[in-house]
Amino acid sequence: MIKLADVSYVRLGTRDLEGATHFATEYLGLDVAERAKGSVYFKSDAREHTLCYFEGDPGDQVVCFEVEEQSHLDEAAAQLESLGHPVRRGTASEAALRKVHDFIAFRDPTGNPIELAWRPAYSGRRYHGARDAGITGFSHVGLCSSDLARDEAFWTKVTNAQVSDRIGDAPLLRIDEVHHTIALFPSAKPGIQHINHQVETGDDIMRSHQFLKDRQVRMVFGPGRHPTSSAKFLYFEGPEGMVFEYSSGVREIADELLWRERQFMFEPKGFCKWGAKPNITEFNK
Ligand SMILES: CC(C)c1ccc(C(=O)O)c(O)c1O
Ligand SMILES: [Fe+2]
Repeated sequence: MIKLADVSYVRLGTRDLEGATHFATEYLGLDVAERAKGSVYFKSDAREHTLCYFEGDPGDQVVCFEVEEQSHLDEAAAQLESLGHPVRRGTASEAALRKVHDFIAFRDPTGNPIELAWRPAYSGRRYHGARDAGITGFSHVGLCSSDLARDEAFWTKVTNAQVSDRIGDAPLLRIDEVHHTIALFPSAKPGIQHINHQVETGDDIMRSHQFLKDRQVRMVFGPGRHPTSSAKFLYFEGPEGMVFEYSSGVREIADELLWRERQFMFEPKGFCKWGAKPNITEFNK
């Protein structure tokens, strides 16, 4: 079993690195950690980076999870290969680009590019967003799934992920006490469905709603409150259609033994208890 310790970073290709950088700093509220040739790294918490935009195809979207031991990479590679998922070991220069000591890359059953990294760098410099969005850190990803049952089985049997709740057949998966770190979302094609940053308070959500609306950023869902994690939320569209979520007050599952996964309906009331209706492509099919 592959033990995922945390979600580490996402890497997103972009045709407009300057535009993406402007959005990430001035709108989303991230902090530039480093500008390199053809890529820009962003901080959202104590880590050296949690997002990297690189010049390339916007369809290139990678999620990385941290593992605790280097040996876990070898064990994970052997297990994944035995299950028919080809694994590539990152080269030293690729690891340096990702600011990690070592990593492997593979695809989940839907075809989402996933990396597992050992020793991602933490920063000596404190995160402070260019815009005060109240961000406390990068927290979870929504991953597209072309077969929810198959992908739930992959994440829960091959890794330590566990189902916290389900909306329809879409599971919210935890790897630690946080309600979810991976949200599977039905979709015909692979990709990151959304990128979540936690913010300090509900006021931060409402302030950002006003701020982003004033600047004609497309609102996708919310402000609202998830019945599942109990978090207040706002989803909006970033560069090349990527959806970003702010949420505040995500539930923690302190006592695993007392928690039973719950079933919510795959309709607006399963996603928001305030009555907000999503404007998310996958809902409108
Ligand atoms: C819209 C999606 C997949 C979703 C549903 C529920 C929560 C939550 O309980 O916090 C999310 O964060 C989501 O992104
Ligand atoms: Fe989310």
